[in-house]
Amino acid sequence: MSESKPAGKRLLLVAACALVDTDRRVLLAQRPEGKQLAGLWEFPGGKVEPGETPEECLVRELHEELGIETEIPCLAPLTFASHSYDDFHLLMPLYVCRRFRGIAQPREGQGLKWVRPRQMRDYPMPPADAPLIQFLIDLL
Ligand SMILES: Nc1nc2c([nH]c(=O)n2[C@H]2C[C@H](O)[C@@H](COP(=O)(O)OP(=O)(O)OP(=O)(O)O)O2)c(=O)[nH]1
Repeated sequence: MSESKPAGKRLLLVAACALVDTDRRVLLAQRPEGKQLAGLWEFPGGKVEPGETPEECLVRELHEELGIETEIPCLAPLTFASHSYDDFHLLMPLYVCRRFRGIAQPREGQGLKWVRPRQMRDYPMPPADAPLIQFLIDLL
């Protein structure tokens, strides 16, 4: 048998976090205008940079995007998204974080909203995120 190379899409690793407050609400951030999927509500997070673990990525992104401070042991894996977009395949682990310091600020001009999991379906989210909502409803 000859070796064949899959002609598929590139795999993009993005780490995402459900920040949970004392009222069991989850923070959603609205993707800014001009970006892909603009206007949709998403979990804070971003692309895992070379040499970085998903957990390190989230500690960095929560600080940069929101001014929230947390530590790796405060990030608990919940589930993941695996979704094909037109030009890449997204693999996105979703962590839950209940222990953090600071008040979330829209440091990148994004909209922010604390939302109860049962209300999350009222906020249009990227297609990759839809299957994740039920995990948060079950958890919280
Ligand atoms: N952070 C986050 N990204 C998500 C979610 N759902 C989803 O499909 N994505 C996608 C959107 C983007 O294609 C990718 C995240 O990339 P990103 O936020 O780091 O980068 P970006 O597209 O804003 O572009 P840039 O910062 O590199 O300019 O993952 C989600 O819930 N949270």
